[in-house]
Amino acid sequence: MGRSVDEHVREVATLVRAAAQRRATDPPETVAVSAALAGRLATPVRSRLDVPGFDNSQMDGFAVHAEDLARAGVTPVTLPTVAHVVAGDAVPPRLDPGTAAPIMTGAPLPPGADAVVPVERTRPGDFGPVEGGGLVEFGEAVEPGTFLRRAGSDVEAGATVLEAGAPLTPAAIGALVVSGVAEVEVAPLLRLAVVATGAELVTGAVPDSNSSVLAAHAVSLGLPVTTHVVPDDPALLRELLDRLAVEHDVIVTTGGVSAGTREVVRQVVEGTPGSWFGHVAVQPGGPQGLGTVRSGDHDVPIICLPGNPVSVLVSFELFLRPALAQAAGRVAWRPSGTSALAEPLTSPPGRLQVRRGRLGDDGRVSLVGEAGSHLAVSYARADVLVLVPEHTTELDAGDTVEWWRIA
Ligand SMILES: Nc1nc2c(c(=O)[nH]1)N[C@H]1C(S)=C(S)[C@@H](COP(=O)(O)OP(=O)(O)OC[C@H]3O[C@@H](n4cnc5c(N)ncnc54)[C@H](O)[C@@H]3O)O[C@H]1N2
Ligand code: MOO
Repeated sequence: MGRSVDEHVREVATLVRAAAQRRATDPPETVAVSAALAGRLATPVRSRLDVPGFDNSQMDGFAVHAEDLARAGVTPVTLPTVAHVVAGDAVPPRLDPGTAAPIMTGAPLPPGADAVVPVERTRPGDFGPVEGGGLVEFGEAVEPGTFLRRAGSDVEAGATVLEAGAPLTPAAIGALVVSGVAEVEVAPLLRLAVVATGAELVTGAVPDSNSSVLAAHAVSLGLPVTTHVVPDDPALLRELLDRLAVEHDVIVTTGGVSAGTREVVRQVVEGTPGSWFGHVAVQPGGPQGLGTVRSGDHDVPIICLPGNPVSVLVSFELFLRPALAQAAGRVAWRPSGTSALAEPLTSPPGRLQVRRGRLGDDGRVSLVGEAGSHLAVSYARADVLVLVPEHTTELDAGDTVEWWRIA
């Protein structure tokens, strides 16, 4: 039974989303902010501090009473300077009306001052003596509040920094640190198991590169992952799946799904509740399967990828990355674009063909390696996947193709 790429994307996403929702009902984990590098917040976080913590300057310039400069646009106003204030200083003494405080970006605003004028808008255009006692001329009026960063203008103490469900991005880590938060409650992460199947992996005739590829992808999304290898033995695979389902939320298998005599994944997973095995309209990565394994009160999804190394890489990009990235609180899409092809190509009818390519300095995309789904080394030399639409069978040099960046 055949299926479109979009339909399989949706089916995988539905299974992974359900697994993520179920996992999110497990008790949250308290982790140090510095270690909260993936996933989502389980509970809202409130700021312990005003951010910024004090009124400060947005520019290197002069803190003033705006009122003193009210007529500066008509007649330039000259004010005596007081001592410089730099970032890291304690809050300086009150600024007397009729004086200006040389102040650096991030330095605490002297009480009483209500605006900062950048140094380049003053004359002579420098700060004068560090201890004060200089003169500075202003040629324009200034609105109160100009170039000030008020205490609490980013977030006030006690206010919500991030809501439950917010992804733990690098920016989120920064926001938590600046808000004085040391630990957060994180929703438990989706736990992946990767199961590579095939006698050739167990004997060592073929190195198990698929497990390493999928584990590396999981790690790069911040998701915990374990890897396992089984020979083409249905009883062993069944027993392994039962065991893995206890402490994993999604199981991904590779190999054993096509039409041979030893399709161990198909034998074991086909017929489980919700299972589907068939061809998706894509090359490579055509043979795909889905199924479930029961664990206690719920079903753990099994996503069955074909064994060929390039098929695994492409299947991950098409079907797994979007769903797993969403669960991990990471950006789900790859940068993409369109470019002219540097060379002609042919493509099978009725299937999205995914070729490997490189974007040249001239903006054109050239192909890397042939279409074969065993060409894992040439995949690693590519920096884009080239997507040839389902109904396109030939393209010429200069024709436009869509690409997704993979490196
Ligand atoms: N008669 C048909 N034969 C095949 C079809 C078909 O439709 N009819 N589809 C072909 C396509 S397309 C693919 S893709 C593969 C999928 O096969 P399997 O998922 O059953 O994968 P295996 O046969 O187990 O392995 C295929 C290939 O990949 C190597 N492999 C497997 N696991 C790993 C691993 N963990 N690391 C590295 N390499 C691995 C394995 O040694 C084989 O060379 O079926 C085609 N055949
Ligand atoms: O569709 Mo298979 O995944 O070409 O190699």
